[in-house]
Amino acid sequence: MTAPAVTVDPASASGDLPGADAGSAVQTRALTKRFRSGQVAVDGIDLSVPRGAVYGFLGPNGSGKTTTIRMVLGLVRPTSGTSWLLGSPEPATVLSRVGALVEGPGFHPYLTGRANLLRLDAADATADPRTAARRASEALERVGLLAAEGKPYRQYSLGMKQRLGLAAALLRPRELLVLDEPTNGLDPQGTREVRLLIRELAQAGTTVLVSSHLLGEIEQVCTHLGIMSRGRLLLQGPRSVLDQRGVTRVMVTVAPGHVATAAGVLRVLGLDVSAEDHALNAELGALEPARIPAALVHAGVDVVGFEVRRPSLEQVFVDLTGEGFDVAR
Ligand SMILES: Nc1ncnc2c1ncn2[C@@H]1O[C@H](COP(=O)(O)OP(=O)(O)OP(=O)(O)O)[C@@H](O)[C@H]1O
Repeated sequence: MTAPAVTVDPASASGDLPGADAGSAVQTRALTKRFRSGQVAVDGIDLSVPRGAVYGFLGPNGSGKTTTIRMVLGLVRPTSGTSWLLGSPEPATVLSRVGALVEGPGFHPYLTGRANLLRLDAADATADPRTAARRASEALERVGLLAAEGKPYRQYSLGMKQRLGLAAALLRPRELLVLDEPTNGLDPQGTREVRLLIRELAQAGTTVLVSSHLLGEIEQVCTHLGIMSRGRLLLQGPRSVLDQRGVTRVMVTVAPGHVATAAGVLRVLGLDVSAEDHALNAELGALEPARIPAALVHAGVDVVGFEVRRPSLEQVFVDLTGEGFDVAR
């Protein structure tokens, strides 16, 4: 079952967009890729990555994220539809302002990590060769690879290769970073470092488009989300859109003897409460959560615990698709 696409971004929801929206770092219009095998990997998607956003591009393995990213960067030709990168319909003209980590960057197996970076930088006509050594050192340090900079690439672990790919994307200041599954092959510590790096880069003004098939991993650093399933963009918009799509619950624990009073207070606030032992549980609805403890304390209830449980991304995905978050095909 495929749920209808839900788009909350007014720019991409508008019927006929004449060109690029100036506020978008990446934008696509009905972007579609049908492979020769007949497989429709990307099915008419309208992506909208606002400038300054950390856009989490999420979806199970095989949902079409990499193919979308490759089309946006001009590495794969779309079957139909249009895309704009930093406002340009010609990705090649703006690529020097974009750092990309996509599958299989062209690293040389017998060169060291550092030599590989310098080789890439030398091939970039817009990079200043006089500052190459310093920039390479800074990039290697940023991704935690300085200690292994002298090892040949073929001896790198998957995580080290991934870090070198990130370093290559960071060789120059970029307006936009496109990171396809940057945490692939990284251990939990490496994953945390990538999250931190994304946060730092975003704070410095870089727009980040980051894909992941692991929902929880990237979700926490994103300001915006786009959720893919079977080639379609099911949902996109600011992070807060999730809270509107699922059910938020409140859990209140009170001291013994206070349950009946607490339940009465919650009912007056309009909540449909269920109680078990000393815990009360209700759907939050449109109520401002802070009103709950305030009202309870005002009524003399001894509140032991108060928790707002927002819907998880996984739950929203399951609600939207009727499917689990695993490989679809
Ligand atoms: N060159 C190709 N020829 C035929 N089919 C392809 C090709 N590349 C990808 N596909 C198919 O297109 C679909 C989408 O693949 P894609 O790599 O874009 O997904 P993804 O969301 O990036 O997955 P992952 O998280 O595993 O990287 C998959 O079913 C895949 O098998």
